[in-house]
Amino acid sequence: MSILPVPRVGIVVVAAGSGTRLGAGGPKAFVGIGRHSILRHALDGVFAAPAAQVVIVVPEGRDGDARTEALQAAGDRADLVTVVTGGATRQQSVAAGLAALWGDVEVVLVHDAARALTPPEVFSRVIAAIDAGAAGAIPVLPVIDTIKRVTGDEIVGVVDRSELAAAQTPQGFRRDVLDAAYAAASDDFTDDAALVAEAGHTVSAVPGHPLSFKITTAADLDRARQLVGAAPVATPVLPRVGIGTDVHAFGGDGVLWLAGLEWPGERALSGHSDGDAVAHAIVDALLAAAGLGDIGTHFGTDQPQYAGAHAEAFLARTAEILREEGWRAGNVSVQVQANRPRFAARRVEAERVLSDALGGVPVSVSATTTDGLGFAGRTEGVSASAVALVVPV
Ligand SMILES: Nc1ccn([C@@H]2O[C@H](COP(=O)(O)OP(=O)(O)OP(=O)(O)O)[C@@H](O)[C@H]2O)c(=O)n1
Ligand SMILES: C[C@](O)(CO)[C@H](O)COP(=O)(O)O
Repeated sequence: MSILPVPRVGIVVVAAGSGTRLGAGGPKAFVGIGRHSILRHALDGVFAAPAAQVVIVVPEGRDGDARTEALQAAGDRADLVTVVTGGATRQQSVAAGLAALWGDVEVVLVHDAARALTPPEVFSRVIAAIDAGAAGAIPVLPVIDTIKRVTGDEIVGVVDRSELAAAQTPQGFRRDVLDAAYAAASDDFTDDAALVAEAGHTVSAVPGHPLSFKITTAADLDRARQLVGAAPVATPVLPRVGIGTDVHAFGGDGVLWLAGLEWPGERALSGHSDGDAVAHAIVDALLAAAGLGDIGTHFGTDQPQYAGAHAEAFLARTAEILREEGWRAGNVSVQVQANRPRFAARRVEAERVLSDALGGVPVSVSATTTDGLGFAGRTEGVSASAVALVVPV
């Protein structure tokens, strides 16, 4: 009796979608179903499969979050995890995942994180079909509703549903077949089987599962939450904190601007903008909390509008970026380390100006000297550190 070698399976989990139809105010994969995110539920199913590598494709800036989720799901198989950034379409995200697969992976399963409750048996069915010789295999469910052809508001025909099936994931393929299909693809398709069929291969159907439904709308999310025994609550993800630090040297032109205030008679700080280390530390803390990069990501020195700009411009735009990405700031605490200026008399004024610039977010300002130590102690410059809390909206 000959024993066939087991092919090495790589699973690409696409989780980089924005979830527009869900409308949860942030990337869908990080929305909660009970105590865990959609991504974490999906990964629990993925790690129940015999994977040699798991590539997780996530929105830009969410690599750290995804890695945390993956390491919890992976247990002692953490070395299998690769996290990469996705693209504007599902197809581009899959391509990014394929590019990160190790050379020895022979069979690839592409799975939507949005199909978070897919049972392990579906992965087994797809892998078994490839093992049995199929170039590709996807899980499908029969279409149970009567399907009509409609033009405008008029029913113009009936579609024979016996020849229809609803496609699910994971969709599995021989690696050489999928790589070649992606390399040749010119159109954008909503699933991988369509690319592989376009490349001339036959794709097999295996039975799908009702629990593999895709979480697309709010009703799908409620259903998923009921299935895992979680109440359908509206606060799915935890608040997050971030930290930011900035340093500027004295020696700029004109008068000092710090903590959003003008300080007549004090030496100016140098910098592309006004050198306001307090405002910049707050920007970094807020962006870090929301996982949206840092000040350099959004306010590069190549942007002329920020040359000489004051705190208000930076903070107002940061609040706007947070809103656009589904976050709002809870509060900010910032500490200045400097010999000069002396903050005591203007601390409350600084808090009000910074808070107003952020649209009313509470800002606490404290200040300290460094007992003559370091650059701040030698009055060569100013350092500021901030922490911020953001909450999903
Ligand atoms: N640019 C994209 C778009 C989608 N996906 C992933 O592909 C799967 C199926 O996409 P779907 O849930 O239909 O798309 P979303 O873009 O997340 O949602 P919507 O179309 O409502 O914006 C999801 O796991 C999603 O994260 C992806 O990785 N990259
Ligand atoms: C692969 C897929 O899940 C097939 O059902 C696909 O992502 C569906 O995306 P759609 O845009 O919601 O059809």
